[in-house]
Amino acid sequence: TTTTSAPLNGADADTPTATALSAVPVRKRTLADYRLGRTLGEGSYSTVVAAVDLSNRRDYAIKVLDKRHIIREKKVKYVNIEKNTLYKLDHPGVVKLYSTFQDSSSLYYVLELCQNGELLTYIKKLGSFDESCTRFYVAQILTAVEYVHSQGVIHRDLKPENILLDHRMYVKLTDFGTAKMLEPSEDGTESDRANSFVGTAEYVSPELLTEKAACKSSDLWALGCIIYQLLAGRPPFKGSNEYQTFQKIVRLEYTFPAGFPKAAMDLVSRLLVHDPNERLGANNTIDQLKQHPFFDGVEWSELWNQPAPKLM
Ligand SMILES: O=C(O)[C@@H]1CCC(=O)N(CCc2ccc(Cl)cc2)[C@H]1c1ccccc1Cl
Repeated sequence: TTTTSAPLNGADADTPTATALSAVPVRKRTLADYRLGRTLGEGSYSTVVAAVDLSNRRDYAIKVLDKRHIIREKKVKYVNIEKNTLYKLDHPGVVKLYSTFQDSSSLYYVLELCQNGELLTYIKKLGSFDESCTRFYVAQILTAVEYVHSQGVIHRDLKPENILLDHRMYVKLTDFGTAKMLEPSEDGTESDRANSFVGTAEYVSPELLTEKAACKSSDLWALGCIIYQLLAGRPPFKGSNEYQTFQKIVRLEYTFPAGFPKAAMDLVSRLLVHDPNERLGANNTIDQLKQHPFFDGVEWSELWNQPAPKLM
């Protein structure tokens, strides 16, 4: 017979002992745990307020959703998508979700505070970015999108309003309420589609308008629009109304302003391509996108350690 020396305290080798399990229990937060400050932003379904956690005196952004409004607008499933997606993502370029709680009227998401607000504010303030600032911000957005895609998530509504800036002026992607978690089976080439939701008119990809379905490459189309907007000061497709904008998109009706840098022009024209599979970086080849001459000089490994360039 074989004898095994059973450990004395009954726990076998890989069961943690009692001490390892006695971490301090994390109490569910409530609104009483915070001192609420100024309103940071108002969305169609949410309000974001600055807040200080009274127990650790740290700053947060609390996103508040009104339950009645969510139910009336049939957005309940987006509530869970935002929570599950944000909890799953962990990257310096993605806003962190610390906790969620609720009361009778509202849902609360305790998020990382991005002190410097939206990228859009800076585009409006400066008119446009110079090439080196554009290169830094596009590189940070691209590595954040690359990470999000690596987790099987499509953002689906990338735009300068959803790209926040933290105290170091680093990029933080936010607003994952309309993100799509691809089922593991779906995570193949761009032929795998997530359906129904349509993003913001100026950044919506053609496949979303024609086939009602987004793929990872849809986020690359939006990136192309963002690169264009940073350098030109306006998005490439802008009609006098949503329908006009959609027409320009499906007809690929856009031109570059005089003085638009050559390498950026080449990159944008390789992203604003009808066929999602033909976009530079499609089908999990973002590495090829990173090698485009526009990014010459970017130290990808130092991108999240070096100081952000002075916006001017
Ligand atoms: O998953 C969670 O953290 C809880 C689980 C229990 C729970 O009831 N909720 C809220 C569910 C919900 C979603 C939408 C509306 Cl309109 C009302 C309640 C979840 C919730 C609470 C706060 C914020 C978001 C969510 Cl999904």
